[in-house]
Amino acid sequence: MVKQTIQIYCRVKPTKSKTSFYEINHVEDGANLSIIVPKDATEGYINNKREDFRFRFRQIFDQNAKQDDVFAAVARPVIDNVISGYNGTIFAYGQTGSGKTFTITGGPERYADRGIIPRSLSYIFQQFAQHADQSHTVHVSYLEIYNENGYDLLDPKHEASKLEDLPRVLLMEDEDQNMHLKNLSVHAAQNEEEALNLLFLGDTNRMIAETPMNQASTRSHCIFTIHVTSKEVGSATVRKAKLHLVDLAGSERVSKTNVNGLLLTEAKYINLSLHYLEQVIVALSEKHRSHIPYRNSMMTSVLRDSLGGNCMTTMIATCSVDKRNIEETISTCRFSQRVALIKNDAILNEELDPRVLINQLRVENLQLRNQISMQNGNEQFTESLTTELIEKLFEQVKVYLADTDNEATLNVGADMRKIDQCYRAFKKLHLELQEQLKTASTTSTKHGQPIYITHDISPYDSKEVKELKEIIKLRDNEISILVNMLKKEKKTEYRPFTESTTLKTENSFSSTDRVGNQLKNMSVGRQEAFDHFRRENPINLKLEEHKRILKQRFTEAKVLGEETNQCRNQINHMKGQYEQMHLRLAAQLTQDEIEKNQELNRLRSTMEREQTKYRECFNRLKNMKQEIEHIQHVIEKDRLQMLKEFDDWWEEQSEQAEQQRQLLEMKPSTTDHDQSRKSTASFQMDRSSAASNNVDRPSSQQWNLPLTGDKKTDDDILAFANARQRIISQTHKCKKTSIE
Ligand SMILES: Nc1ncnc2c1ncn2[C@@H]1O[C@H](COP(=O)(O)OP(=O)(O)OP(=O)(O)O)[C@@H](O)[C@H]1O
Repeated sequence: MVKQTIQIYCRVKPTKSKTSFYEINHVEDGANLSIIVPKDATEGYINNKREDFRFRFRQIFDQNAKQDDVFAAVARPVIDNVISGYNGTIFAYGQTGSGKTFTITGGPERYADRGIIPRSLSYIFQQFAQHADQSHTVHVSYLEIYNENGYDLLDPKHEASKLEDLPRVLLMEDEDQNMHLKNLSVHAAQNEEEALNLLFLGDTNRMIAETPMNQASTRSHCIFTIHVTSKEVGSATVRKAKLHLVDLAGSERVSKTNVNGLLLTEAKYINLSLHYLEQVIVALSEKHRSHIPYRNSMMTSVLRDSLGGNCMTTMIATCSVDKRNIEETISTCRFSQRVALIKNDAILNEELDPRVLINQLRVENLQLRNQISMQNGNEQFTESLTTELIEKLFEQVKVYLADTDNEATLNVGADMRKIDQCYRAFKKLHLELQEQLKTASTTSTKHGQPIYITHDISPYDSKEVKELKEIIKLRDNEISILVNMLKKEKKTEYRPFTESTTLKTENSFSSTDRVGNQLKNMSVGRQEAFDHFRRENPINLKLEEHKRILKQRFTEAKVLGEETNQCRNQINHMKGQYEQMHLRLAAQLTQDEIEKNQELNRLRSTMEREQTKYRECFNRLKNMKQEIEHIQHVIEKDRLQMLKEFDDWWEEQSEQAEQQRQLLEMKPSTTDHDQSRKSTASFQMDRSSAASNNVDRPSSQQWNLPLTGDKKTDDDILAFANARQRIISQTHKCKKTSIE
């Protein structure tokens, strides 16, 4: 068991102008944050006359700290422990706008601004790749808690347009008083890309479901959980741990927020759940308290283990240090000092995998039976081996040789005749391989060409060369994936807005369909309106800029891909030369002389240099792939956001058109009366407002709405919206001219 207090870190959000309200002093085991309260403020909202406050943190990240620095110092050690089997939690606490979401999830635009969640996913899969002797699994879930209700952000079946569309997650308690989350889906991620797609799905649902009343990140708590299992190959022990990455709602007090109505209800809920969090923390920091009020809120129930339980927990206090936020910053720091007193008892979460255990026992049993049979001479080997059985044994040997697992076994029992057949099979295969090499060598000499045995491992290769060949084989696979990806992307790169621009695999979750489907289902009128709306919308500018960057990255990736391919071809060519030279020398020299042969060593060094270059190119290409995917996610988010804004605007237009229609039905215009009663009505802009805005009413400012049905078609609304838009822009123009 590892006893550890909750580690507290502080991050100061960049301010626009220079501020002198705080100071950071680094000390031996951490850093002190001194907050200097301006004199006038001490008289006002702060109830005492103190002018400076000092708080100790394990580390303080000042305004210029990069996301990478925060990840390396805060998250990496936690993840290392999670991979080793200890639960971990990282949560951000601070007032609205102080940088919690920026720290946990990341900034919306730049790739470098990715936060702890995407970086953790990358890091976890990187670590897995380096431990090929272990098998791993990753599962993720994403929970949003809003007004004490839980919502599953990763439900792929639902296309959420508001929070209530998402599946509700319920908190259940079992007989042992353990809390369980019912309805929260948990998804397997085979690789980083799949995991990032899940994160993107959750973040998109979070954005789509947010309303002006529920500006998601401000008013709700979000918990992204990564479940990791690790197992050494052949071992029956599995290590299981989970990592909670928590973005809490803004911590400011209700009295300061000036809200009322629904917002006040929300604020009370948020404050209540943060208040309960504080109660739990106070109770935990007091030594002799036996009852800890976890059950008071959903959030404290979910985070029960993270607070005083089986978990290594870390908190990041996010602070705004400009004058108007000083009071909240002090309150955040005070809260963190209490959190720092909480002690957790993290235990190694190890379990025996029953399937592996059963298999192991079975094998052991069989071996023991065979041993006993041999010793007792019980087994009667009277019949000779059939041809069928000999062929079967031969196949078994082939399967055994092809298995790259060092722990693989070849089990044919204790019958010496079978064992003998296996030896024969080994010999036969060895001779066949030698024959193949000889033929290859003769053919190549005849045609004066090098031998290309691209991936097979020659028996004459040194261990190092074999390893390098294995790496090349892996890289070849990866490159072909990347090349396919680029080809696929090239096809979609310049598609118009309505089509997909994603790289995602078929199985991945994609909101592209959401945008595509919505657009496809729109009427022509509505689509046209969307086109107008899009051109005027500021998000479109952002979107175009992101598309430009994407295009640029594709061009760079293409160049890099070509360079990588060239490197690979060069290595393959040299490999052929090396093998040929090695074969030639093997016929003339001893092993010792071969190893000292200068020409051969020179060729090997050149090959190694080329391999280093190849690895560098490949890694750059891999990073670029991640960046490209990130930009694509951002583009999709922009598109969804624009569509959402358009829907709201369209709704508004439709309501206004409806009101106008009703007004007209009550007071029909005297001109064109008969005609309009029959089929259409003319609307005219409010004269007084036109006059006051100094607008000449254009002839096109009249527009027609059919009165045939209660509900108007999208085309009618479009006509209304267009005309309204024209008048509004004319009004603006006139206003501008009159001011000038
Ligand atoms: N360290 C930082 N560097 C650059 N920009 C930052 C940083 N921290 C926050 N920001 C920016 O400040 C704004 C508010 O940050 P953010 O949304 O992360 O705050 P928050 O604490 O999560 O607020 P809320 O409680 O509303 O969710 C965002 O535009 C974000 O990009």
